Amino acid sequence: MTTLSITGGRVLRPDATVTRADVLVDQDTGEILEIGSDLAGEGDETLDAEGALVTPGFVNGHCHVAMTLLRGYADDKPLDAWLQEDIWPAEGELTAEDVRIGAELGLLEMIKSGTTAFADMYFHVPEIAAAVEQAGLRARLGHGIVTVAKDDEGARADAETSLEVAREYDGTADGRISTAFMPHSLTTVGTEYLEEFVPKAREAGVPIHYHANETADEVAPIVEEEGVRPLAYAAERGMLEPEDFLAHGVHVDDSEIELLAEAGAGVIHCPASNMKLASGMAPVQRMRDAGVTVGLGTDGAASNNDLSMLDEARDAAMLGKLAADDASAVPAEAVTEMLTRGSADAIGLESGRLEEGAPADLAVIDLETAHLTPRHDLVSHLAYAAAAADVRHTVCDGRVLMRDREVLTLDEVAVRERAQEAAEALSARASGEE
Ligand SMILES: CSC[C@H]1O[C@@H](n2cnc3c(O)ncnc32)[C@H](O)[C@@H]1O
Ligand SMILES: [Zn+2]
Repeated sequence: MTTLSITGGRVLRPDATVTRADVLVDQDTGEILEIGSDLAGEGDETLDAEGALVTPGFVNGHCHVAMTLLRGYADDKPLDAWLQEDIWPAEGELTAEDVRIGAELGLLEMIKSGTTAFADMYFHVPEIAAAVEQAGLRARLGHGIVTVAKDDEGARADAETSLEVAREYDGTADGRISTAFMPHSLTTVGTEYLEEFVPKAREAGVPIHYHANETADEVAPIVEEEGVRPLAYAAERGMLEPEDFLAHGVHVDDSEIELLAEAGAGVIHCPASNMKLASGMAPVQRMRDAGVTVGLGTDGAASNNDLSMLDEARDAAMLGKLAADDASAVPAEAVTEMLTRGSADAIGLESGRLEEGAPADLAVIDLETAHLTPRHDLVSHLAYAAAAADVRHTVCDGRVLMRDREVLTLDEVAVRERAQEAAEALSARASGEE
C-alpha cells in the first residue's frame, strides 16, 4: 500500500467542526484511511498543512469547462441575447482541439482553486474526458442536446450522441469519470425528444442533467403552452428522479420546491452567473428549508467569469441573504456544505466529506495571510474570506494534483499559451476575419 499523509493542519469535518488533525490516505484505493493525531510519520509521501485548513475538495456542480476560451468574449447581456448573438455563433466555430485546450485551461484553474470534482455539459466530450483523465480530477460529463433550429434527423442525432457518450464514458479514467444524459434545457429540447430519449437514459442507468427555471422568459412559454410550471412538466417526462439534477432553479415557485424535495432531485445554484446575466435570485434558503439538496456551480467562465468555487460560496451567501431579505439566511455552515457535499450529493458523487473511507479528494487552504487574520471561525473564513490563491495543495483520488501551488498534472505555462492562441484564432473565425 502507498500512502500520503497531510500533516499539521486543521481539518474541516462533516459536522462543520474544525479539529487539529493529520489525514492519512491510501493512494492505491484513493480513500481516506484515518484522520487523527501523530500520523506524520505514516505516509510514503507527505503534504505540509501547518498553518492551513484541510477541507474536502470543492465540487462544482454545473460547468461548461471549455468555455474558458470564451471568458470575456461577450459580457453585460441577458441570457437569451448573450447566447443567441455571441456565444452560440462563436461555439459554432469551436473545433475538437479548441474544446481540449479550453478544458485544460478550465481544469488548471479548478485545480489551482481547490476544486476536485465537477459536472460538465458541453460537446466534443471525448476531448473533455481526455483532459480530465490527464488532469486527474473527478467529473460527471455529458453531451448537451439542443434540438431547436434542427431538423428531426439532426435533433435525433444530437440526442443519440448524448446517450452514446453517457454509455461509453461512464466509469472511465479509473472510475473518476461518470456521465449523465444532458438535454440543454426544457425550452431548447422538444417534448417529443424528451419523451423518446429520457426512458433510454433510464435504461442506460445514467442521471439526467439540464438547465431549468433560469430566467422568467424560460418559464412563461412552458406555462402558456403546457399549462403547468416547468418542473411539473419535467416530472411528467420522468426528469425529476432522485439521481437527476438541474442547474439554476432561480424562478421556482412553492409547488416546484415541494416537487423537488419530494423527488429528491438536486439543484445546482449558480449565483455569479445568475447575477451577471441578471437572471434573478434563487430562493436558496427556502429550498434548503424544504429539504431540497442544493449544491453550487460556477456555470461557464463566459458568464461568471472565473471557475473559483470559493468566489461562488461567498456569492451564494451574499445573494441568499438578499433573496430572503434576511441576514441570517444561507449562513456560512450552509454555504460550506453546499460547496462540498451538497454539490457532491446532487451530482451523485461520494466525495465532499473528510471521513474514514471517503474518497481522498481534498484541498489545503493557507490561513497565514492578511485577509484570513484573525482566525475566529474557519468556517466563516471559508464562506466569506478565503480566495482561490489561498489554496496550497489539491488532492483528488489520493493523488497530489497541486503541491505548494505548483500544478503537477498539467503544464501551466503551455496550457495558458495554447489557450491564448486558440482563443485569438477562434475570435478571428467568429468575426469572419479568417
Ligand atoms: C449544448 S452544450 C451546453 C450549452 O449551454 C450553454 N450555456 C452556457 N451557460 C448557459 C446558461 O447560463 N444557461 C443556458 N445555457 C448556457 C453553452 O454556451 C452551451 O452552448
Ligand atoms: Zn450552464
